[in-house]
Amino acid sequence: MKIPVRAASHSYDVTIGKGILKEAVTALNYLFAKTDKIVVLTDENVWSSQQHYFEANFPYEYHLHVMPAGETCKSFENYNAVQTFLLEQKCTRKSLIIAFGGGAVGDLAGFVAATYMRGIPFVQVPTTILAHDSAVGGKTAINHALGKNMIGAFYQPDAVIYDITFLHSLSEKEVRSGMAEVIKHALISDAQWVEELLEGDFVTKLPEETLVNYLAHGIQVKATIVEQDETEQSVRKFLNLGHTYGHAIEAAAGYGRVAHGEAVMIGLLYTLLLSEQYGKVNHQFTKRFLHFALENGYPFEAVHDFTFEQLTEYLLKDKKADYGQLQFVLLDTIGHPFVQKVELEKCEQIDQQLRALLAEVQK
Ligand SMILES: NC(=O)c1ccc[n+]([C@@H]2O[C@H](COP(=O)([O-])OP(=O)(O)OC[C@H]3O[C@@H](n4cnc5c(N)ncnc54)[C@H](O)[C@@H]3O)[C@@H](O)[C@H]2O)c1
Ligand SMILES: O=C(O)C(=O)C[C@@H](O)[C@H](O)[C@H](O)COP(=O)(O)O
Ligand SMILES: [Zn+2]
Repeated sequence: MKIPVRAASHSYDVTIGKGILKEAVTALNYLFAKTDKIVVLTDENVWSSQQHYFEANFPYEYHLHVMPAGETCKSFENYNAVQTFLLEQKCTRKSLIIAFGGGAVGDLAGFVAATYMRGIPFVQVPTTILAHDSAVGGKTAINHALGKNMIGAFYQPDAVIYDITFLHSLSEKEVRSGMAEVIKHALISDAQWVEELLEGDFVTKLPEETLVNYLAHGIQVKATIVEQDETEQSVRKFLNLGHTYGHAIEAAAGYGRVAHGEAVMIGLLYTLLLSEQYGKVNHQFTKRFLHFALENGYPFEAVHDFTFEQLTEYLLKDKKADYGQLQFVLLDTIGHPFVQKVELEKCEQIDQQLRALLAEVQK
């Protein structure tokens, strides 16, 4: 299946399916034919679990660079190491990067591609559930000790090849993490889809066909939004639902300790509590959502590792903040997001409510 992404700066297709790598790469021969070198950027875990399948199905010669696994690869040090590798391999403006991995590899590789010689082509070959989100839409970045994704660029890939075969070696934790972004895509777009998710199988036990449908649905939701607003001036902010509080948890924990999607799930609960006050979301729904999340093993205990004061430092660095005023994406009703300015006092009140609700359901 192909899902077109017609972003203002660049159009491309997401090809999604099982066992499609070879065919999809071959179909991109117009792109590969004009490159002088292909560099595959991946991480240790991806390469150790998927090297065999990749080698058997990637029909071109390439230079391989294996990076430290996970969020560590989104560091300044690793960014520098990868740029050094490209220079040592004598890559030129005609060279092409393949981002082979999860969102961490994709964000890093995209930022490298955006900045090497002021921009070279790159293709996303995502290997996680979460990457149905990260591989699409052109947000690329590395982290800074003071905040998540602080250094980056909007830079679209030339293609996304999403071969579901890669998902089979994911741990339950990573499946759970990735499903948080699927749930986010449902919450901002489609109340009926949310019902289906809440009433359905455990997120780690979804039948493959259902999972692929959900991933394609999520990509379609994201593509539609990115087509209207590539650089997050307006509706793209909706894709950030749950991320203001989620990123604060993720950054405060130290990158990689709480998985991105796990932190987003905590942020989604926080968002629902705020949406009760500014929108029409009812508390019964919020409680139902929390029960669903706890049954599915999302680690809400991470909240207790931090005080609100510790999180504040990161909340205030959220990229949506406007002249120091925090802006949250909230839901009016399920499926209907809007952006709302929220005072810090209110944020603290909701933080206390979240802790009280966790204490209530966990006692
Ligand atoms: N650019 C965007 O729009 C966007 C959207 C969402 C998230 N993100 C970013 O994406 C990152 C999270 O992405 P992620 O959850 O994919 O994390 P990740 O890339 O860190 O992957 C998670 C873990 O799974 C391993 N892994 C990846 N694929 C595997 C496979 N097929 N089999 C076995 N292990 C595998 C990785 O090595 C890592 O240890 C965060 O940095 C987040 O900020 C970006
Ligand atoms: O594509 C977007 O826009 C998103 O916000 C998607 C998010 O899931 C993703 O985590 C993104 O990297 C967050 O961006 P940031 O600007 O808040 O760092
Ligand atoms: Zn995210």
